[in-house]
Amino acid sequence: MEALATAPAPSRPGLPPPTRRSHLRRPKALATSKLPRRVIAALHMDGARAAPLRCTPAETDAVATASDQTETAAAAVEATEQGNNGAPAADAPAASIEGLDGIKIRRRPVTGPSVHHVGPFQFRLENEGNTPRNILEKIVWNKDVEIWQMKEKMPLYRLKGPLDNAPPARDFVAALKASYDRTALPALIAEVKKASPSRGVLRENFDPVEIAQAYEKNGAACLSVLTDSKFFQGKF
Ligand SMILES: O=C(O)c1ccccc1NCC(=O)[C@H](O)[C@H](O)COP(=O)(O)O
Repeated sequence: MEALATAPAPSRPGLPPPTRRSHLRRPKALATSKLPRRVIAALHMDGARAAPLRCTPAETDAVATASDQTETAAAAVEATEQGNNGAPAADAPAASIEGLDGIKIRRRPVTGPSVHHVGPFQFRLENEGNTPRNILEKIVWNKDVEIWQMKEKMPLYRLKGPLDNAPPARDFVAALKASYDRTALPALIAEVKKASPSRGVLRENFDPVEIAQAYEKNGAACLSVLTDSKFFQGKF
């Protein structure tokens, strides 16, 4: 996500500790029940409570990283979708994170096919641990594989040089605060999204720059730009 207008960004070490009395809080008169859930989330963005759906380092480490396993995992995601035949998955440690709405997203490494067949009649048994239970798991598992593949192509140490020369990151929270200070209204995070899994293509002639500029012109404080290609038809 990207901040549109920002105050000068304080460097990380100088950032004040998160407080429970952020001035992003809505004025009392605003009924949050009338606001969309995502706008409410932005209003409450004060430190730890704003934690999005992220895994802990331990959970990330539970995911196999060897390059040959990347291939297996990529194939397994496909197999999961296609209900492929195959051997049972290796039993790897499972972890999960709780989504904002209480939906469990298991950070289960995808190491094998989603089904296998047993006995003389070849009964089809689902490898439960290798089958995404909901669309969020499917997205997260697929993203894990994509990230392994991207890291293989471009290891993090090779990004260091270009990152050192990149313009400084813009301060997302400062942009929200500045908007609130300016307008006394909830700051808006506007979403640039071509498609979604539930709604399909939202905009055929999708021009993200044009859309972003229209959002800015009409008062959005920040942008959320969907870059995932598989599920949201985005790109960098
Ligand atoms: O819309 C869907 O079908 C959908 C399915 C699965 C996960 C999310 C879905 N929609 C929500 C969005 O598209 C969010 O707006 C998107 O994840 C961006 O979120 P954020 O990074 O917090 O801006």
